[in-house]
Amino acid sequence: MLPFARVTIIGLGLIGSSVARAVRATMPTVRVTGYDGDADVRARADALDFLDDIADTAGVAVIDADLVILCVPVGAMGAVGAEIAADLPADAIVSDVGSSKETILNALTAALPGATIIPAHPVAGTENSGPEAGFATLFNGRWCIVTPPEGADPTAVERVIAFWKRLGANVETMDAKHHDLVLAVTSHLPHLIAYTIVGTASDMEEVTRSEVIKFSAGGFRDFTRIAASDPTMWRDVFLSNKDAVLEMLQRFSEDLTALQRAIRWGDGDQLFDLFTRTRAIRRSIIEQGQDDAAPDFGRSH
Ligand SMILES: NC(=O)C1=CN([C@@H]2O[C@H](COP(=O)(O)OP(=O)(O)OC[C@H]3O[C@@H](n4cnc5c(N)ncnc54)[C@H](O)[C@@H]3O)[C@@H](O)[C@H]2O)C=CC1
Ligand SMILES: O=C(O)C(=O)Cc1ccc(O)cc1
Repeated sequence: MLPFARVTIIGLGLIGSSVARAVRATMPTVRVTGYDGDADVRARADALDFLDDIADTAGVAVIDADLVILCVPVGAMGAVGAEIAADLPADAIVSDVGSSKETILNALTAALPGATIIPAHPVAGTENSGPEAGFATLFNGRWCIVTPPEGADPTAVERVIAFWKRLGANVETMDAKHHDLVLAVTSHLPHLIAYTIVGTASDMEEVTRSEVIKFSAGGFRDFTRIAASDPTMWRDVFLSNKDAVLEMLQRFSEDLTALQRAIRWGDGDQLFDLFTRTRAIRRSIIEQGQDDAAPDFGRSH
């Protein structure tokens, strides 16, 4: 039995269009309706033909949905919640895919009093945006973290879990605060570091900059991929997960200072010990099949 019959997706970019494509691929009888605030994105999504219906307003899009998934930047979630409030069916479940969770839960709870809100975060994506960037297999074998609020209806939680499993994801549940702390170190801080290092390189002299491009075959190239991620999305992630990111950044700068000292004083043992530990972490990620090169992740899309 399918967990939902009529799914509405608000925000038709990388993640929204991937969810729509994945629903079509894995649950072809489910009707998928879409809406995006940008008329040009709506027209492009229409031409790409991954939806059954496109609505002209967010309200019309949700009118008979049983699952509504908000796939807009984190900072826009509350406003979209307010836009759909009057038309949301009483028995519909509202979910989202935002990269931080506590702020979204607060914004949606305020905008949609009494609604069933079961947030989720597929930990899968790329540096690309827009409806053209999405693909049906994005969630295959990736984690999706569901963060039910306290006292959430267990049946609603189970239906959202079943939905993501159908899309190919492995699902774990945790509370929003814990999610935000974990993701601050595993995703948000790495993006901040990538933005910084690429920014630092681009601030260098013109001549050096061309050498940076020319010799960027190694680690720097990986950083430039991450640093090409969507500016609106990541601005919102850092502002919404401020406390956890600042906490992790503080720890990171202390560790960086310790490394700086080890280099200055020629403490090779300290460097060697750290690099040995980090190599083991990489190897255990690969053993668990969670590395970038895993089949189906589709980074090349
Ligand atoms: N990009 C990634 O790798 C991942 C992103 N996420 C989360 O998914 C969400 C969407 O991200 P992407 O799909 O990458 O972004 P995107 O930029 O590709 O798509 C976002 C879409 O939302 C629309 N939008 C913005 N404000 C709106 C509003 N008020 N009403 C209606 N539509 C509106 C935009 O026009 C755009 O088409 C974000 O919350 C992000 O944190 C989650 C996992 C991975
Ligand atoms: O492209 C990458 O390396 C990513 O890390 C994609 C990504 C971005 C944001 C998320 O919340 C989850 C995954």
